[in-house]
Amino acid sequence: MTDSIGLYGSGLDESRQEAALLNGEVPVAVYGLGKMGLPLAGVYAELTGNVTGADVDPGVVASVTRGECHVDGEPGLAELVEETVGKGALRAVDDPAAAADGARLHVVIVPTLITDEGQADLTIVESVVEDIAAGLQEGDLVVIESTVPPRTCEDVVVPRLAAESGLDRGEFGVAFCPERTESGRALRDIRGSWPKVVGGVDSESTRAAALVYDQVTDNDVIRASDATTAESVKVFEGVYRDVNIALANELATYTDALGIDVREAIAVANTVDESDILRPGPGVGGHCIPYYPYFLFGEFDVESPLLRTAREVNDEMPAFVVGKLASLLADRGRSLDDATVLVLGGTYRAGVAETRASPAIGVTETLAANGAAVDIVDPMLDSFDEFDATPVEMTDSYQTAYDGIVLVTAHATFEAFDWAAFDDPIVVDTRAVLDPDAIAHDIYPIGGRGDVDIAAQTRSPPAADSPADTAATDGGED
Ligand SMILES: NC(=O)c1ccc[n+]([C@@H]2O[C@H](COP(=O)([O-])OP(=O)(O)OC[C@H]3O[C@@H](n4cnc5c(N)ncnc54)[C@H](O)[C@@H]3O)[C@@H](O)[C@H]2O)c1
Ligand SMILES: CC(=O)N[C@@H]1[C@@H](OP(=O)(O)OP(=O)(O)OC[C@H]2O[C@@H](n3ccc(=O)[nH]c3=O)[C@H](O)[C@@H]2O)O[C@H](CO)[C@@H](O)[C@@H]1O
Repeated sequence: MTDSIGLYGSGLDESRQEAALLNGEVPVAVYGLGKMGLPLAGVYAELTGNVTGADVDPGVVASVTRGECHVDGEPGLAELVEETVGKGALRAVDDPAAAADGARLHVVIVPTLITDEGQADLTIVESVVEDIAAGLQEGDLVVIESTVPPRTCEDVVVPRLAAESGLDRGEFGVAFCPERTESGRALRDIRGSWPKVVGGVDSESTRAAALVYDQVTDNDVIRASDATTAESVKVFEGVYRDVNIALANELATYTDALGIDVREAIAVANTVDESDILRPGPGVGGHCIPYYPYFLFGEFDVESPLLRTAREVNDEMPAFVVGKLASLLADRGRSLDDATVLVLGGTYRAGVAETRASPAIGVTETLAANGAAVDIVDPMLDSFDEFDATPVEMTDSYQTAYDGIVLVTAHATFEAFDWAAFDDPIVVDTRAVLDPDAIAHDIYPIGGRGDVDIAAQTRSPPAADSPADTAATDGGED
């Protein structure tokens, strides 16, 4: 094995550095082989032929070592993992420190969550940084792809690497290069759906990271002024989305008072470039969007009333949904405390088997707290421990007399749902996906149905990047 090459502070010319990256002379370690890490490790392995993936979950490591893909719903990923493991370009280990030993490019893509007190939880990132420090060599580059609060690279990563490795700042590089990737389209996004942002703790870190990502992405590479700016870019994308969804949700609560279809009004408002209002729903879940606001107002001494209020609006939506069902039941002389309710969908959005911060958790808890007997069905889930509800299968001969059915997550599999099997439930459709002409029950769509065909009423379809198109394609399926 020829001596490995470090990119940071390399005296080699850039074309030689690129060649070294592409021929495996820059061994790569990817820390975290989850929904984002496995696709990323696969792309790096395809590019460089020399990647060690590290994950603390032995099941994940065993699966990858067998050339198998434990991440569902990612087109092309199973084939990429099988191919790169099969040819020795990707291997997996369950000891991050072992992966760090010998690697010259370290890519961190482990979870960053929040504590119960509403602060960023960087314990996993810090643990990985310490593992990397044990194997850090002069000339190494450390890339953080995990979403972190601004200033993490400056105030946490660099000092810990220096302290634990014995190297001085300036002997190794650190850059933040955010994962702008959505579950369900990870390989496409990693390879270049959007420009890649890189920002280093010094100009040499930025240069080295830009050289790497110029090879990874087919899109542009935007060099931010520094790591903190790049960290802020990612968090700003997320908080923008949370505030925008909160606006859509608050507008949806005007539906009955105004007597209009709010989703229609939003779609038509979005025919001007200045408007790009997203879609109402039952709340905001996942381990990204609901958490990123805390990476600002939970970390810095700034009031941030807008971000806090947006969080409150979105977190209140499950209660709004249940309140709507309660009032519709009351119109029938019924009350929640003697009602049976079926919840359709437990994951935070359609097609993704993830329940973190899922609105369905709040919906089931609020229903149960009001005395309802709650069942839940989600074909993507095996475990329902986080829900205050009894899991049932779509194939079950359900009791057919549910008083209410709440559609929280619009999985494609629910298109086969046998609505005719049910006597006379009130249906609350939080995603406005149900067709009232095809289902003979009372349906209340949160925010209205959005029945407007803008394309049919415009002389030319909206410009490719207009909000109308963006809204239709933005952010995958809700
Ligand atoms: N999921 C998304 O849609 C998405 C999109 C963009 C960015 N992100 C960000 O990517 C990061 C990872 O998210 P994810 O969805 O891949 O998470 P995930 O939960 O799917 O996977 C995380 C993986 O990290 C492993 N892990 C935990 N501790 C570890 C350690 N000390 N060393 C090595 N591996 C460890 C876990 O075993 C797991 O396999 C997060 O910062 C998230 O904010 C996620
Ligand atoms: C900036 C951005 O685009 N970031 C995306 C986002 O992806 P995500 O997987 O977290 O999913 P979202 O689509 O953001 O949904 C979150 C929740 O909001 C609900 N929702 C959504 C749109 C809407 O109009 N109305 C809604 O109610 C939805 O049901 C769900 O509960 O974060 C990832 C990590 O940073 C990014 O990589 C990815 O690009």
